[in-house]
Amino acid sequence: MAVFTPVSLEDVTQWITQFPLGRALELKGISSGIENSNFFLTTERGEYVLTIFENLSFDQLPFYLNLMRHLAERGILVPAPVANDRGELITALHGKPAAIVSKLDGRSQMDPQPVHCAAVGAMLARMHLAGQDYPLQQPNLRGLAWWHETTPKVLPYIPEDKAHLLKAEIHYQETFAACAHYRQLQVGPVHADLFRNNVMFDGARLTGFFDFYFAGCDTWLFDVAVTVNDWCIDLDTGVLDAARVRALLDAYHAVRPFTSAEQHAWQAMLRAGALRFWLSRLYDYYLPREAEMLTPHDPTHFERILRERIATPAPGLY
Ligand SMILES: Nc1ncnc2c1ncn2[C@@H]1O[C@H](COP(=O)(O)OP(=O)(O)O)[C@@H](O)[C@H]1O
Ligand SMILES: N[C@@H](CCOP(=O)(O)O)C(=O)O
Repeated sequence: MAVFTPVSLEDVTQWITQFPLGRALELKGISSGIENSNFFLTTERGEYVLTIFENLSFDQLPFYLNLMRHLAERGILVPAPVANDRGELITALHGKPAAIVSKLDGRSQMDPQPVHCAAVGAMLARMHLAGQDYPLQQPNLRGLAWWHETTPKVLPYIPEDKAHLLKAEIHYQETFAACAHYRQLQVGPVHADLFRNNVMFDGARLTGFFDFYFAGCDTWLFDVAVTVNDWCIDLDTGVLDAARVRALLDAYHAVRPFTSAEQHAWQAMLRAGALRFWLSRLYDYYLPREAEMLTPHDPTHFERILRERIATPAPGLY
């Protein structure tokens, strides 16, 4: 899987003349995507990734593509979008929105060690700082409002003990979002899905963050929690690995020091990060989109992480 919209080299030959990339030489479908149709595109100027967006519309895309451009211009390692001769980053191809971005070197590191976690922490902090003057606004579309809207949709499908946990956690998170510490947290553009499969490494060298299509404006700490909940855990149990947690948090803190409000909010935020993905996985599992072709991710993985974050005191942020 999954190229949903087939595209041939002939299809892009004329289309690409609007970009300053020279002639298209090679186009290869990428099988691992689950959301969009992605292709490695080689042109006379170099290697790129062509994405045809299957679900996001022309109206929704500018926030994400401009954010990537903003970050790339400030030295953050993310794919840089290529504008066409009218200055547009999003252009129709086969009637769907499409974009070309620079190709990152390397591959995903699915068995991260402290050295990888440190690189992720430092780049995440740099990314948060670089996003401070990003002018476009969009809330995290998978934030508290979405949790509220989605919980009643999944409740009828899940057994009583899970329903109880879900309702209790939503209530806890509402109270948390209204507290004084939460209101002091720094907010800005966040990636919001910085899992192992959305970062490239060449050996121990981080070569980039990608897949910004869940990005939005939210607390920086939420981004840290989502990242720690994936990079720094034992995948079988969800238990945090002390060495990887320390490496990621210390590297982040060295670039953008955590505040005392963030320290107070940390455990609740780790819970929020787990709840967000438990809920989206429950939703995708019980209410798959029409024509969904993929096996949904396992919701119990994040239920386990949530229970673990509730039960075990969080390691200090600094
Ligand atoms: N800018 C990029 N540079 C290098 N590889 C990329 C880039 N963007 C995507 N890829 C490759 O394409 C795959 C699918 O991309 P992804 O954004 O995860 O797709 P989807 O959103 O459809 O799930 C990634 O796992 C990665 O191998
Ligand atoms: N990371 C999320 C799902 C989003 O998928 P992605 O491949 O686009 O990152 C999860 O694991 O539930």
